[in-house]
Amino acid sequence: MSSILRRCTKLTHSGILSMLPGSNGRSCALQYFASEKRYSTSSKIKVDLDSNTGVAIMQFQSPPVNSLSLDFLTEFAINIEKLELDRSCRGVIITSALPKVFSAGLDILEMYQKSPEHYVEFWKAVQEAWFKLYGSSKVTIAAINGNSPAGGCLLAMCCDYRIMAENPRYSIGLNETQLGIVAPFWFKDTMQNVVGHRETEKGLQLGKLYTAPEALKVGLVDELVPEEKVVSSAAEAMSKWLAIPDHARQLSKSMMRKPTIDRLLAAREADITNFVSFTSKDSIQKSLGMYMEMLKKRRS
Ligand SMILES: CC/C=C\C/C=C\C/C=C\C=C\CC(=O)SCCNC(=O)CCNC(=O)[C@H](O)C(C)(C)COP(=O)(O)OP(=O)(O)OC[C@H]1O[C@@H](n2cnc3c(N)ncnc32)[C@H](O)[C@@H]1OP(=O)(O)O
Repeated sequence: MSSILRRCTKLTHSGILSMLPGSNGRSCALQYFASEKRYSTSSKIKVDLDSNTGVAIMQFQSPPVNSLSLDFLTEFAINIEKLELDRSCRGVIITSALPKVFSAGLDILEMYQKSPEHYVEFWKAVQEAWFKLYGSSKVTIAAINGNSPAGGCLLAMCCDYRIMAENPRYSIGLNETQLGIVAPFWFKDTMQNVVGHRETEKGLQLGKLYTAPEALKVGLVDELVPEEKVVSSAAEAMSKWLAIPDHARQLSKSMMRKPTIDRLLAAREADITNFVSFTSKDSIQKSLGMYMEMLKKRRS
């Protein structure tokens, strides 16, 4: 990994990168990884695995805002599973290829005016993505290079370490109550495991979207760095995590996360039933419809 950084630094200093269109530290890291094995190319997510370092970089590339649709979540879970089974992969960096947004969270259209059967399928995909990422034995680092509300924040919180662009206009948090919906207990558990009980209680009730500096202050993210350095800083952090013997780190991770995972495993079906009946309520559909309208108005 340090070879990646040395190479990035060399290129930046030599000015070669500045000759590339749209070049910056972020693209340096991406270009380096891109020169390695293209692991998978699906329409919404790109994964490159560096066979020398064992580090995969997963880039979300689903315009306009990387919302977590059924297709996106399915691709995501497949990719994480594939990397999990690959013994040559030791770590995964998750980031966005789109400007200004890491992920807008769950795709609201998947929860709006659809059939109960669709809600079941969608919620299973949300659960599956969480099981795969939260339960991953690899080192996972979120390189948060844009806004990351709700489900986007959940994905980031599932990772072992979070680095966010220090842009104060970017925010992150579980803002579900602002949409008139309630984050399920395992979203809450995941947040509580990151920032503790009190901050989760405030954050969840208020549907708080933390600015990048606020997120650092409460421990929702671990580091803020200039936007162009988010991915190279993630690579740097990764090298520290990979210096620990895998078996010891993996057992420690599993020891910390198993109770949270077991809790959803035990309530998987009930959680789906809850989601379907909650989402199908007229009042919830009305709230979601109004929220989508608000998003559109804000745009115009
Ligand atoms: C008792 C309990 C039992 C069970 C549990 C039950 C229920 C729990 C249920 C659900 C949990 C949900 C968690 C979620 O993730 S909900 C999603 C929350 N997401 C948001 O609130 C983000 C909304 N989006 C934004 O704030 C912004 O789009 C942005 C900051 C991410 C990006 O801003 P931009 O200015 O760059 O882009 P926009 O112009 O706003 O958007 C472009 C385009 O994209 C559409 N869009 C945005 N976000 C979403 C989304 N999450 N899903 C679908 N579509 C989205 C937006 O409307 C624009 O569309 P148009 O181009 O206008 O058509």
